[in-house]
Amino acid sequence: MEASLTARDRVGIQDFVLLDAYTSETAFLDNLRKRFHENLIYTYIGTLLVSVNPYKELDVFGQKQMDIYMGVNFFELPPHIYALADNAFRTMLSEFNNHFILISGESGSGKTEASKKILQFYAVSCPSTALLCNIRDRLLLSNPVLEAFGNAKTLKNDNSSRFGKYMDIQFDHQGRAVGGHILSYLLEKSRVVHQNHGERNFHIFYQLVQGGEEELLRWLGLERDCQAYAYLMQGNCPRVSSINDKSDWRTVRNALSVIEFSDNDIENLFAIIASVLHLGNITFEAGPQGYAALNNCQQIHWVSKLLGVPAPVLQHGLTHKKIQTKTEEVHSPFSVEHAVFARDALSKAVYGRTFNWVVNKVNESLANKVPVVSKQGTSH
Ligand SMILES: Nc1ncnc2c1ncn2[C@@H]1O[C@H](COP(=O)(O)OP(=O)(O)OP(=O)(O)O)[C@@H](O)[C@H]1O
Repeated sequence: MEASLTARDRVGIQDFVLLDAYTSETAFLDNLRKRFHENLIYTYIGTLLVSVNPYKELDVFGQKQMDIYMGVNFFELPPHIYALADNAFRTMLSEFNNHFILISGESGSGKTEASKKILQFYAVSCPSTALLCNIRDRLLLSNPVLEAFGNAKTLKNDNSSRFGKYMDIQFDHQGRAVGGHILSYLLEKSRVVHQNHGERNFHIFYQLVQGGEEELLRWLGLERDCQAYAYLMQGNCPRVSSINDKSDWRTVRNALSVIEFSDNDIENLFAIIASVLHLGNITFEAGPQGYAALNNCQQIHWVSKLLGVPAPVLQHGLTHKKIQTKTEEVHSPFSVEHAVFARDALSKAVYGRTFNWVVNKVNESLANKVPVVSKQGTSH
């Protein structure tokens, strides 16, 4: 009895529902802290799971742990994200209805990592076939792709998601994952043109510059030097010790192929990403009447080539405002300040549309392609 009480005192209480002073915030935090110091990062509040970011690798994830949690009743084992995932899955199968797992917390609290653990759990625990393995791989590989285009280093988190994500995994009545869908919203497009000190632009820019093959960079007119690009240097930290842009580039390139981006898609995609870097290097000076004039035409040449827009049209569009009156279209010249604004607005719009296109392509590849078998046994 005494031993178990000591043990309980050492590792706190596994479920806050059992906490004596359940209305006390101090008691709540004390319990969380006590468990955290023993590397126990999970605690229940009934069926709700509280998770504390350990900021280090713990030996509580992986195949061995998944096997332990698969098919076991929720409260039989210590709290774990696998227990939550398993419980949602089995309840869905027994009740034949939709279930969702809501993950919330402040930036850097571990939401993205938690969602990956859940995906990995389903990838291992759900029954599968060769065709479904394909979908499973795509579900898993959609993460590095979306993170490359939608995540960035911030002061709080080296891999912060700068967009909201709602992910569906579709299961058939036997619990096999047959498809998925990702809804993204509120991408922080302003990051493309401005980053606070100590922060970075979206990972994909650095991955391309650091990891892109020589031939690709030549074709895109890029140098292998982040410092050469204004949009990559606003936060003055192109390199981050916890991030390996070169190896992440290889992961993303491989993932794009698995997710069925064609060579043509990939070529176009990086042409657009590179064009944003060139756009950021376009600078203006005040002409004789104070209107914006381009400082250097080389960048315009590259943007024009990569986006397939004639250079004079692009140049005119960046330095003039189009006003449609009732009878005619008037083009009034911009000041330098307005031209910079127009350049940045174009960069944000181009990147935002590209991000949406990437998400749509991922969704196409995750779409349920498993033939539906009707009650008569015919497939269609
Ligand atoms: N279970 C975990 N084990 C080890 N490290 C973790 C774990 N969860 C999170 N981390 C670490 O914390 C970092 C931040 O976690 P994560 O990106 O999941 O936070 P987030 O809540 O999604 O943040 P944001 O809202 O900024 O996207 C991770 O990059 C990782 O280094």
